[in-house]
Amino acid sequence: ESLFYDTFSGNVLSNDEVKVRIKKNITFWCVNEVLPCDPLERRRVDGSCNNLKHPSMGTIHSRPYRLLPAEYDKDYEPRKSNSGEPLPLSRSVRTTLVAEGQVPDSKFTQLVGDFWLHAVADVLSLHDTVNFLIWTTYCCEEKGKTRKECIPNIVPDDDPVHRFSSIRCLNQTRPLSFQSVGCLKNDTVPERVVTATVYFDLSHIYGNSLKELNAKGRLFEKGLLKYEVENGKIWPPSITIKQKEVCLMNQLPHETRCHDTPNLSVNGVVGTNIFMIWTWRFHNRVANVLSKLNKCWNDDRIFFTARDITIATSMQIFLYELMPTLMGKYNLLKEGVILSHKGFRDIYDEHVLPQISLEFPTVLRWAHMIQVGKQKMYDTKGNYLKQHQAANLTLRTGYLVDNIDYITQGVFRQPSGGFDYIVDPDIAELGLGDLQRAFDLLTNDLTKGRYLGLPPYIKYRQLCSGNIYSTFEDLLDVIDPQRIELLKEKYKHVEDIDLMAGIWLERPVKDGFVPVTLYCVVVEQLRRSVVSDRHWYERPNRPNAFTPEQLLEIRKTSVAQFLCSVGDSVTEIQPHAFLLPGPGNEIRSCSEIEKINLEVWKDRNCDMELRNESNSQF
Ligand code: HEM
Ligand SMILES: [Ca+2]
Repeated sequence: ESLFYDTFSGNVLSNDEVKVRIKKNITFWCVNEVLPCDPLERRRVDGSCNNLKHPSMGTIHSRPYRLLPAEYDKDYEPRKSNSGEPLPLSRSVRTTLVAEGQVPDSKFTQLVGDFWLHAVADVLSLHDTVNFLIWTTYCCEEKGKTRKECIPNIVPDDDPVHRFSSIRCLNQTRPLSFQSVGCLKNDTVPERVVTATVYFDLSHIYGNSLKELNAKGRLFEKGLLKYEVENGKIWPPSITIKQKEVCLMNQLPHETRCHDTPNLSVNGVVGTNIFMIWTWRFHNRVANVLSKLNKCWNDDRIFFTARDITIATSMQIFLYELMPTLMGKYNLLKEGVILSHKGFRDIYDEHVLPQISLEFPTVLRWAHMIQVGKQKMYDTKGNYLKQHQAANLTLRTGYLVDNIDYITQGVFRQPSGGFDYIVDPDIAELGLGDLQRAFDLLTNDLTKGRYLGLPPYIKYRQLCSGNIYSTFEDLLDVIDPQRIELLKEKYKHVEDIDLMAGIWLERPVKDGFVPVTLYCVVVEQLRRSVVSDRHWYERPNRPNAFTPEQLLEIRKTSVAQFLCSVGDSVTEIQPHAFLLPGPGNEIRSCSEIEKINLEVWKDRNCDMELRNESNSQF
């Protein structure tokens, strides 16, 4: 018999309380049904029963926590500036603080942004984007002027780009909250709804519920995910009829492919789309090996073991390869985010609730600054072939059918966008290609923080460094003087500065490459994610834990090895594929890149059974 929980509080609801919610037609957002927990079962697809005391925590439609209390003006509108005036226009802050240009990075490859987004897409909430793209498209029209759900960005007349156009408005919608979807009264502090399981459990690949996974993902044979073959390659299952609603940018009639997987959001940004395809194949490769190794395992056991290995592999690359590359290995060791040895760790604490901070996805939007505008494509010998605007590849899975080989060669050869306070004009003026008339991703990023009620930047500085900031000059510990000048141009008081604005201009953390406050927020989240996940892959005593030998194999993973095994036409690559190829990191044959050996998943019991079977037969 399942129990019903309130999504916001995580508390059990009585039958009467459930009935009220059914009557109001708000069960989708406000009620979670959870089947009874078994402490020994594997990680559930929907994230329930991870925390046995709070079984519904961590599932979709749960609530983020705030690193700092919300600060709103009256009626929960964005806070005002210190002088009582509204904060300066987001678009004008963006164009003043962040220059547009295309300077390639000298260290990192595009894989950095692509994998980063792939890893965090697991816990992001895309409903607000769907909202302004599909549900609420009128915010820059007359009708939008009076609508509460509309928060379009005004473009000032002296805008450096749009003074030459008639565009004075950029579409945006207010973030959905427990209040706006009807779970909480409107006179309470708006809290965002999270629409992904909060664990790093590849929920964007496997789905947020068993129902989705079973309907769209599983083949129910030998632990495999459903697949199709096109152009001699393996693809996730596809839809044709509904594709107009998902793969909005497919150029028909030629481009028709569109993933019909448990979570349709994987048809989005091109970098995550390719990782989705590779992860899908990776699962099936693992499942194929497991089913050959262990003839006595049924579909279910192979499937969930393959999923467990796939999740662990992805996390191993994220925490032990990408994060140290960006944030400094020593820093992360010191902060307790990663381990110095290859064994187990058990820092699980059931008192730490599994949640994502509101600030985590917000600060990660900084990565839009390092997104390249041009997706460059190469042949397998590294000869440049062509390029395409990345902004015009979002929601366009069909383009990949003929081009994924060339794009793949590009992601480990083309430099990332520079880590240099400069944004690519395609990101800052185009963003979503033909899907919007004009769009500035960074302006949206800044505005979003205001409507989420984030307190001033300096409060986050204080949280992270312990210092008090009362003048602009106090910020010299993290921002260069010439950039403080820019802040002064837009903000009258140091307290006015938005979190996103501060992060755009910060110096990188010592021994790393990301802004100090981003570092601080991300480290806090990663630690919490490990501590609050009972099924974390490095735990020796979780249900169906890896053996020490199996964990050692997971530790051998690298993004280079991942591409060698499932990337399109990858036969050679540099070992540190987040870094550009060059002396010490030369492109070499995949046979020279360390591989995972799945032999250690061989189940001796199967041999016994086989022998028994033969005994009984003869
Ligand atoms: C061509 C590349 C990209 C495009 C077109 C794109 C587009 C978008 C859009 C439209 C939004 C929502 C904006 C809004 O709320 O108004 C968004 C949010 C976001 N993006 Fe990107 N993005 C790209 C690359 C990246 C990369 C490389 C990262 C790496 C971490 C990233 C991280 C995020 C995050 C963390 C959010 C916030 C999600 C949330 O609120 O839960 N994006 N992006
Ligand atoms: Ca997840």
